[in-house]
Amino acid sequence: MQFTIQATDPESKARTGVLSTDHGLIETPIFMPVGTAGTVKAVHQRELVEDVRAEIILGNTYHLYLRPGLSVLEKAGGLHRFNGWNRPILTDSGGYQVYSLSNTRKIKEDGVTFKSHIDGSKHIFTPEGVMDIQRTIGADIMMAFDECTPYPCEYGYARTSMEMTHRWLTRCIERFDSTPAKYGYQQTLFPIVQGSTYKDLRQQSAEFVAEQQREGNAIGGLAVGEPAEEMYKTIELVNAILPSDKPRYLMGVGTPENILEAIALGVDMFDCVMPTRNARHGVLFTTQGIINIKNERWKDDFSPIDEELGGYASTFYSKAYLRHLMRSEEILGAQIASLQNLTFYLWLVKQARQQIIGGNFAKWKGAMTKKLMQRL
Ligand SMILES: Nc1nc2c(CCc3ccccc3)c3nc[nH]c3cc2c(=O)[nH]1
Repeated sequence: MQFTIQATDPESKARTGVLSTDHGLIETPIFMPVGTAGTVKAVHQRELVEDVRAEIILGNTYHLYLRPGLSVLEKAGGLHRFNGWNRPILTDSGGYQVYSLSNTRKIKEDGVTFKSHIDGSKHIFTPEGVMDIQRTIGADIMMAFDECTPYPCEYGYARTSMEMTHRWLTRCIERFDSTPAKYGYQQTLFPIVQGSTYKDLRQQSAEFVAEQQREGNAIGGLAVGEPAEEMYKTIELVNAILPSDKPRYLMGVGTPENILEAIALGVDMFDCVMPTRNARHGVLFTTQGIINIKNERWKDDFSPIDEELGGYASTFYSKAYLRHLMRSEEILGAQIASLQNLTFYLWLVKQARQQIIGGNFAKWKGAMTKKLMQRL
């Protein structure tokens, strides 16, 4: 996997680049729609490609391992063949999902035991095991097995957890480097920086991760409820240590404001459940600001959802109609709202790329953030 930087912003750490994988090219900065059970909720593949203009999507090791399970995925020839997405896929290693979904997890040196949130069956995720699972899913980019510490987190716990994450990373690398890709195309492994919000731990973790010299690096342990200022300080600190010629992936972030700020700090890749989760509650991100479509004020507003955004759903359907669908709890409402928010997030990072190339990203960021975050 190759990463080529194309343009850098003179007044910030922002940069544009191209990530080339065996399933095609990804232009960065990029937003990656999150799928769970092998689909981005309520969105067709054609819509992801043609309307959202998604270049890479995220799969979910925890979910896919439990359902449909590895034998189905293996017989299908991997997730790309199973869900028909023939562009790049990134999968998380499952540790975070166990932490956020299964309340019966136990963390030991060997790995994490948990009960399935679906049928209560017992399982264990180990560094070696989740490498084999991601090999079977066939993700182009696989994530190392880590522990994402909660916020706030005691210094002592953050340190012992980080040290275990580093031992798990070593085990992931050994397993990854000694097992072949299963479906004929290359896969790559990204390590993950932890250390909660402690300066010294974050420096240690960033140095340990940088030493592994992998093809890309991720910043974990954020977007777990910490204040935005803590997030930005941590990103700045870590990005000063991670190699600048490799892509930096900030896991789980965030609002449009968070994303523009993180791009200015040198982040290249983002994922967040916010666009699809907010959509299902009627909260829309638009080029004019944030709309709660269930609000009375849209009752007889027959203007398009987001004229300026372009894309099918945003221009074909009116605000009044989408409000009606959401209030009637029609599935079509969730589909249109998800399409709106995902198309917006891809539009936002595309605008950022153009501004970086134009050399005025830093100036543009401030005004754009103010406009996009206003509540209409
Ligand atoms: N492995 C890992 N994942 C995280 C995610 C899920 C991102 C994800 C990737 C791929 C698919 C779904 C979700 C986080 N989401 C918010 N904060 C997060 C932190 C971490 C983290 O520290 N480690």
